[in-house]
Amino acid sequence: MPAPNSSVAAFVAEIAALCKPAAIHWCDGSEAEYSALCARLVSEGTLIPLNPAKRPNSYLARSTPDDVARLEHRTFICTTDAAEAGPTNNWREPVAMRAELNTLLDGAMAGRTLYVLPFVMASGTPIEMFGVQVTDSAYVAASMHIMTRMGADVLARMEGKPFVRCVHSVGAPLAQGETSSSWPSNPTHKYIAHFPETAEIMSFGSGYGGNALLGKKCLALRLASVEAHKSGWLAEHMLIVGLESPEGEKAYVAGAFPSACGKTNFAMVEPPEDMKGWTVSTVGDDIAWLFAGPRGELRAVNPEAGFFGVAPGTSAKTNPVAMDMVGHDCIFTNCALTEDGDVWWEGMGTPPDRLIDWQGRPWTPDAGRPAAHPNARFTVRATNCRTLDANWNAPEGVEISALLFGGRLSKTFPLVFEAQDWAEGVLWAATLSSEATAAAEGQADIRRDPFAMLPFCGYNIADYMAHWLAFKDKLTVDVPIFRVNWFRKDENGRFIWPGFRENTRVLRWVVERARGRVEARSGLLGGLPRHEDLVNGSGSIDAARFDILMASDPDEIRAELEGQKRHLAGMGEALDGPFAPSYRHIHDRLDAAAATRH
Ligand SMILES: Nc1nc2c(ncn2[C@@H]2O[C@H](COP(=O)(O)OP(=O)(O)OP(=O)(O)O)[C@@H](O)[C@H]2O)c(=O)[nH]1
Ligand SMILES: O=C([O-])CC(=O)C(=O)O
Ligand SMILES: [Mn+2]
Repeated sequence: MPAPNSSVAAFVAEIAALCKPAAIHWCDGSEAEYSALCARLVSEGTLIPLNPAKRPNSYLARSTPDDVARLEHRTFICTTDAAEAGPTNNWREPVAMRAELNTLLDGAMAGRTLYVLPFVMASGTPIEMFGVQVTDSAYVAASMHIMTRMGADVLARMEGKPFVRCVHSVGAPLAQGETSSSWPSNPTHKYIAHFPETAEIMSFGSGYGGNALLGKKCLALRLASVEAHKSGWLAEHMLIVGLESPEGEKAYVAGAFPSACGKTNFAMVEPPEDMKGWTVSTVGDDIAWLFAGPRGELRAVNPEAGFFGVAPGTSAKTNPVAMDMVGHDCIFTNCALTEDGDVWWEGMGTPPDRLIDWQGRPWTPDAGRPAAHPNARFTVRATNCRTLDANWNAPEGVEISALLFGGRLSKTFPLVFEAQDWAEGVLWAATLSSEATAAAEGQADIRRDPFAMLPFCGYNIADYMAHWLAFKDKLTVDVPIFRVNWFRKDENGRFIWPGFRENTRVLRWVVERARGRVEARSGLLGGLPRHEDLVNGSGSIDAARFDILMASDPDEIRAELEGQKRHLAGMGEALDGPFAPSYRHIHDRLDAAAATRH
């Protein structure tokens, strides 16, 4: 516990006076504390212990059906000036929003324990950020144990330093003698509110990870992006992965794909059989903080300490590293439960004859509904991952050789192409689009998701894009930018590219390009791999199918460019100027190709 006059103690006292919890627990971050939290959650029915012979020290949680994903329409950026939040965020005036939330928070923790979680993101790095989350959810406290570096040591280290005030309540006060439901949340009021001017986050009504683990999307992306804009770095929705050659040469790549588009899978991809001697290592699977290093090189750190990953689709075949990682010491949420006390989800393999589905109902393979929620998740410590990189914790971060941006697109976009230069790369990132995912509620079928940051950029997206364009000036070491797309489909609606471990070939090509060791042939969109360079004798995809995978239809591209321009216009006219030269280049390539064909 801090000295009673410290700003942390004052913050906790203020929130406790407002929320009126029955007890206050200062989290020390110990193993014993984690076990006690889990035991309490088992006794309250929130966690179901899994069969220890199958999955030691692991649990299943089931949320209510209305609390399964991030709530973008209830996520707010609260700034004095609405223009600061920009066209992509829901804006609220901070004084009015705080008043509204304070009314809801008054007595909101009655009958519950208020947990105090001192935590740090990107611990020990030059850009570390401290936070203190108070929460009335033991599930959130246990999850923060896994996902962040937190506890007594962090509290001691943050004394006298600025920290983000993070208030979270599930909004389900208990009357005298009333016991908690297994997934407390508020059915009518939900808010995820950010106050960048005062470094505060207030989250009410939801227990779901993306809404409730405030170190993650709320601090490490929304508030950190504001801080990064001010201080000359970048807070990004990116994985970080390392690739080491058989000769022991190593390079790291960071990549932004929208939610549920493959970051976790790519971050721990296992090289295919014929790539013997190549090693992939994992630094991060969701968030990267990027900054310029002393040599003008691009560096990255993963601010988190755990993985909160999508379970469905994960199998021994598609992601053996993740399957191994979630084999013990794991909290699962909204997966199905087997008769022998293990978890199951769609895509794991043949379903058992009988299951209990994610809502606790009996399920059989002919039920006509998924057994696990499509956004069912696992929560594990990074140290569970057998491919964890030796430098994952390094305070100086790792040097990034290339950047990737990729969405889930069934047409138009090839497996991979390299942007001509930084500005063109930023353009392809700014206009990134993807087909629907399950990680957010209520989104359109296809949406533009600039930098995979649409739901996470805490300030005006036009300023964010300008910040990206200008960031190049901090780098003297060139960092090429690539677009990737694992999800292109053929005329029968099947994925053309096998994906998963095969994606290692794309990673290798990207790294070789960054080193200037392999040629790219010029395509309409940018530099493309030659078939022989990508498959490298493996026969993973034949030349004819590869051509289909890599082809660009000029009419589709022209339509795409029109769509991009409409999207950019909707984000503020400041964008007309900076991208104009890149658009001229792309149109020139299209015109030249049309001229040679006629
Ligand atoms: N076809 C295909 N599917 C993939 C590939 N990589 C990942 N997926 C599927 O895409 C879904 C999401 O993958 P994740 O790796 O969890 O996505 P993510 O970007 O980490 O998601 P968030 O945690 O929501 O940010 C899963 O169902 C995967 O099975 C791939 O290369 N090909
Ligand atoms: O925040 C979440 O719900 C999980 C996540 O990683 C994302 O949606 O990108
Ligand atoms: Mn994510």
